[in-house]
Amino acid sequence: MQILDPQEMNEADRLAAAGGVTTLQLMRNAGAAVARVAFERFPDHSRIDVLCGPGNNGGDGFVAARLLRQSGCDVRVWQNAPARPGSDADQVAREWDGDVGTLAEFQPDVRALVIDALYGAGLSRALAGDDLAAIQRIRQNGCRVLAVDLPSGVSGATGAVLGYALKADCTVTFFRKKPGHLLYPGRELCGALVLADIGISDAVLHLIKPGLWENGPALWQPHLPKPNATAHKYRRGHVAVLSGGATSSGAARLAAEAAARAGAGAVTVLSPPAALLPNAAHLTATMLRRVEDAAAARTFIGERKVASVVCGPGFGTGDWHGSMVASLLRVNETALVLDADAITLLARDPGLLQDRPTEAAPSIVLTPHEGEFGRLFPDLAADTALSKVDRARLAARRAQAVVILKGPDTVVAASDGRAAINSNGTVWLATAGSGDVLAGIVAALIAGGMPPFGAACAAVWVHAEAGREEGFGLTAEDLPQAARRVLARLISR
Ligand SMILES: NC(=O)C1=CN([C@@H]2O[C@H](COP(=O)(O)OP(=O)(O)OC[C@H]3O[C@@H](n4cnc5c(N)ncnc54)[C@H](OP(=O)(O)O)[C@@H]3O)[C@@H](O)[C@H]2O)[C@H](O)CC1
Ligand SMILES: [K+]
Repeated sequence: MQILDPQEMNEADRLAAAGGVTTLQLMRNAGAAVARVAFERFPDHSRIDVLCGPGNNGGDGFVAARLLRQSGCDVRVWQNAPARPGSDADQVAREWDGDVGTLAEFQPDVRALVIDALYGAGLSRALAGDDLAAIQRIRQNGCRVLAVDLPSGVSGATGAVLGYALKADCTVTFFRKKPGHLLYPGRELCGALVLADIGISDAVLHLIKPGLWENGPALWQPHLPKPNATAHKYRRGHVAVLSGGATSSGAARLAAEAAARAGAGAVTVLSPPAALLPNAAHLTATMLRRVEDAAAARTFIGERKVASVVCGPGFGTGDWHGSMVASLLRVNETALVLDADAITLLARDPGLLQDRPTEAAPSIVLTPHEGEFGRLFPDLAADTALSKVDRARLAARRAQAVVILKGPDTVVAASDGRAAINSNGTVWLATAGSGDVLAGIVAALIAGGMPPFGAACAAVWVHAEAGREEGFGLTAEDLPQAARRVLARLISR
């Protein structure tokens, strides 16, 4: 499903209004959705404190307050500043027939539900004064909180906290999710997220053309590689994985195993002479090839029609490894998945990425975690105004690559601006070797014919789903088989 940034959401409102649904009606629908969720999710709370800000977020709060009172709840409204005269929020505030206390007077009661309608998409600076004090009182008191659109203090555009923010049990948002609902820390502060229909037609999306999605099968499932009955193993894609030295060859084997389990027809580990023995001792279905230097690797890749190469897991960062990466960047028609040590090598010599001949260059997928990203793109990492999506997009454009910026809220970005935020991650994936498996899955899906952005999105989702299914105590060795099961289900659907 598409995700809208605050500007695109404003555009959706404007287009809806042009189509005949007034902004006042949208506000009434939004407030009604909040009241409905309060009833459904917090049935034991007959006392409700609604905190209203000066903008439309506060307007939604006034609508909800009136409906909840009409339904028999004991509702009190607290306001920090009046709505602008003549605005929609002013109109619905006038329809509220109860008292309005000042936010400074508000004392949270742990038995009451707090509806947070202070600030939503229009938050423009850090909370201060009475707002900050009220939010601190609520957090100390431990009341249940239902947030309207966003917990106050969370940026809808980036998920960042501007100074201090409320932590909600549940957040109701409207029409489409915003980046701040899926990017940390906002994601955690939202609690359970409810998406409400407020009467905006999906047709407006054809005009807005948002380039950001929540990652999920709808985005790429039709493009998953599905071999036909006569497919030769090389047609199903040949993946090569470069091994590191004798004592660090396990990471390459994990990536190779993952590529095989993710459907690659053939997988070859390309091993420096020193690591041949440990690789030979462990590999069975995966082929093994000795490569002394970059020229040997390139010859093999060309002759054996390798469709994608994984380089980086446990690879090494010496001169030999640097010349291998430099050489791979000049191989045509073979996609490269560059992870771990390969990213360190690129960071050491940024010219490698920038100077490559674009017309003949291979498709590249970079898979940095935040630390590696900071080494490769230090200026983007240091710019605190950028969201994780912005950083991944800018990096993808600069590198002319697909960037998988890993973390609990992994972002995948393409050089043309398309991006997806992953939301099915699990804490159990933060384990040694997990990234090696991801790199192998990406390579297998590209080798099977998926375009790199779709392959990267699919691999990230499948990898996370595999992690969820394995759960507690998983090790990276468990992930390839679990990923195979996830992919098998998706392909047979
Ligand atoms: N289609 C929809 O999704 C709809 C959403 N609705 C709701 O509208 C809000 C967005 O409303 P908006 O009026 O744009 O913004 P807010 O209500 O969030 O806040 C704007 C006002 O708050 C002031 N502000 C911002 N930050 C602070 C702060 N830290 N301290 C004090 N005051 C602050 C801001 O002042 P400025 O000086 O920055 O102008 C504004 O006065 C959305 O979240 C939904 O809840 C519609 O109801 C229906 C359609
Ligand atoms: K809010």
